[in-house]
Amino acid sequence: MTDTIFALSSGAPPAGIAILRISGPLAGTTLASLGGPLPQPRRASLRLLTDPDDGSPLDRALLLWLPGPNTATGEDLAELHCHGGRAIVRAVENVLGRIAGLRPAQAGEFTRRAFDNGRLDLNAVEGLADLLSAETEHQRRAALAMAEGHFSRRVDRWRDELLTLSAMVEAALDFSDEDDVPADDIEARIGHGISALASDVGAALAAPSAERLRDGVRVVLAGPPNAGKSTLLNALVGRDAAIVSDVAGTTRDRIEAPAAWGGTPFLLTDTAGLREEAGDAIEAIGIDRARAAVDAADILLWLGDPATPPRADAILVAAQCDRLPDDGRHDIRLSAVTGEGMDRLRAMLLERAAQLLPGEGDYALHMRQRTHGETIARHLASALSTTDMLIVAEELRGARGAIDRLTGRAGTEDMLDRLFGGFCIGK
Ligand SMILES: Nc1nc2c(c(=O)[nH]1)N(C=O)[C@@H](CNc1ccc(C(=O)N[C@@H](CCC(=O)O)C(=O)O)cc1)CN2
Ligand SMILES: Nc1nc2c(ncn2[C@@H]2O[C@H](COP(=O)(O)OP(=O)(O)OP(=O)(O)O)[C@@H](O)[C@H]2O)c(=O)[nH]1
Repeated sequence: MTDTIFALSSGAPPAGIAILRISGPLAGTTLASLGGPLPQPRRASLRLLTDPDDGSPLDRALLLWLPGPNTATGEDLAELHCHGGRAIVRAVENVLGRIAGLRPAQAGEFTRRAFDNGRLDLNAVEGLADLLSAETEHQRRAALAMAEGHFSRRVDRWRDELLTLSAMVEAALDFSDEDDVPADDIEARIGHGISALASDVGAALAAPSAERLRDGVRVVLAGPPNAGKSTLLNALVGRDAAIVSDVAGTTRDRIEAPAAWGGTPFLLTDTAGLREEAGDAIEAIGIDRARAAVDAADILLWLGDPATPPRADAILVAAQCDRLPDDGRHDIRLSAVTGEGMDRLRAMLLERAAQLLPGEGDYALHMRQRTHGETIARHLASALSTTDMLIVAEELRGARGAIDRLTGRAGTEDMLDRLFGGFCIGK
């Protein structure tokens, strides 16, 4: 029989309330042995919890009885909403640990059970992990879309469609044995089906990158020494992340500072001032790194000569406008010292970032998902490039294999262990 597991699922005590969850076949009998007759399913009930060994009171708590399989884990589930004191949590955990067949849950084990019971696929589990670590509104919304199964349902449709197409290919292969039955018609329908599927896979793969959403949109500040890059970075993040001085060549390495405004995560990078003649070997390395950062930027703020930005898509910034003249060849003029133009710059950055990040209700894709998605797309493209139905059948099987790895239907055990082990205990 499956173990029944329990854990504190709310935050570390002391807290206002502590929620202990119990999942597995013994959840109901356990709940009854501490809190008396089972409450009606899904109805909160206030009870005195007692130690089943000696009847001594533990706490007055709100109980929930959630019989499976329609629960978060897919198993019978019970919840004890206790007062969140340390001694209470410890006493209740001790009582639960003494009950035969019960044991403390491992990290992520409730979610693992939800996955094993088909309540969540791997994509939804990843969404849940991102939801728990979300720090900005943007991250929260995209993670919720993934956790709610918006992507999972789309992938399930792909799998259904593939199964239908595979059956049609089998039929076409059977027809071709009988010379008098033309297989052209069914082959044309298979071709249409595969190309419709391929275009939906392609559209899904256009989703923004989850890594960018997690790490922030990379904004790089570049330009010659003393242009005011460090001052601007500090003003954007609201703290002294980079050293400011009037010595040219002060910033020698990249300085990265995370920031968020408008609910959007950014990773700002200050770079060494670009000049042909570096003062010394260290500055020269800094300049090489600055060039690499410029290439890797999602958004480049160029504080140098507007005639020669290192990238055509750079935002041309006229910095220090309180003391330097502006010839009107820039996209924006600002002063990090007086604050002039700073709101406009933030708005410009938000506007550019919006094109790189998922919109309202959209999900983002991790590298893992993208890789499997590209494999699916490759198999479909190969299937479309041939009229040999035996090869088409083989490619459709390949696409199905990639879908099963994408959803976690097929996968390596250690990958799952890593994923679930990354959750908290109690999740
Ligand atoms: N107290 C408490 N709050 C919590 C959770 C929990 O387990 N306990 N959750 C833990 O993750 C999250 C909610 N997640 C859930 C995920 C699935 C189901 C579920 O499968 N429900 C059934 C029945 C729904 C109903 O009563 O109408 C279903 O959808 O079939 C429930 C909660 C966040 N808040
Ligand atoms: N008045 C005024 N002074 C500024 C402004 N921005 C920067 N400065 C000054 O200009 C000098 C150089 O500024 P930094 O921010 O260190 O310039 P940087 O581009 O990071 O320079 P390097 O690290 O050498 O590449 C400092 O003395 C700043 O105080 C501004 O908007 N207005």
